[in-house]
Amino acid sequence: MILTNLDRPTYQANLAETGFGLLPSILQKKECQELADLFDATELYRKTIVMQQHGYGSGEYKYFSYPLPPLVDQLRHDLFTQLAPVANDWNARLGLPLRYPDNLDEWLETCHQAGQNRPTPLMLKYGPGDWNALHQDLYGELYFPFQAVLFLSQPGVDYTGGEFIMTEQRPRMQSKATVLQPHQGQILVFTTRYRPAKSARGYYRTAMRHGVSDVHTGQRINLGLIFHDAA
Ligand SMILES: O=C(O)CCC(=O)C(=O)O
Ligand SMILES: [Fe+2]
Repeated sequence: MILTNLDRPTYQANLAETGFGLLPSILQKKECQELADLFDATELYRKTIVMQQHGYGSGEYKYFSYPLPPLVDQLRHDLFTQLAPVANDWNARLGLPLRYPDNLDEWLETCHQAGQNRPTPLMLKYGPGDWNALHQDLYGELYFPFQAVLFLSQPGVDYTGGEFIMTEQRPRMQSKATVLQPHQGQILVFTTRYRPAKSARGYYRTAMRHGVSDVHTGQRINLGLIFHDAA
């Protein structure tokens, strides 16, 4: 397992309070480079999306086919095992009945039986002027409440601009935005859909969206890990 040293209580508290958690750098520069180089290995992908053609922003992303490259598959499994207990805690607080197994294969089997059987891990590439509109990555009825992004390029060196943005839509109030610029090798875990916010009467859900601001110069490549498959 790659992710053995995570301080679970700390990131669990961060996740619940903010809807996201930035993990320490886990990947070396060389591993980031190797993963970024996968972008051009066309045989690895089932689908390419040119974002401007769909109104999603500007840039390109590609969904991997199964079998996933070994490192991508391992990271997806390890992160899922770490996050499943946190997901179950959230669902309990929010009064949602669904519970997740701590083994990704078991959860994917549930997705596949519900007709969500296409892989969702993806590589994204942005050049100057590219950006990603605020969105949620939902691909059917079943979803896992967290997803992750691996930052494969170094801000300030490989690119400028291109900050990661999250918004939290507070019920009956204006939205809050958070801007992050993680460095190369970091993994950002964030909520796919809602975060449990505390009120005097218990927990309620606030919807969160994520996106990327304009890249000014250079090239920004990221790996997105989504744990539910797509219909
Ligand atoms: O490029 C990014 O940092 C955002 C990627 C994204 O939207 C995703 O992985 O779901
Ligand atoms: Fe996304």
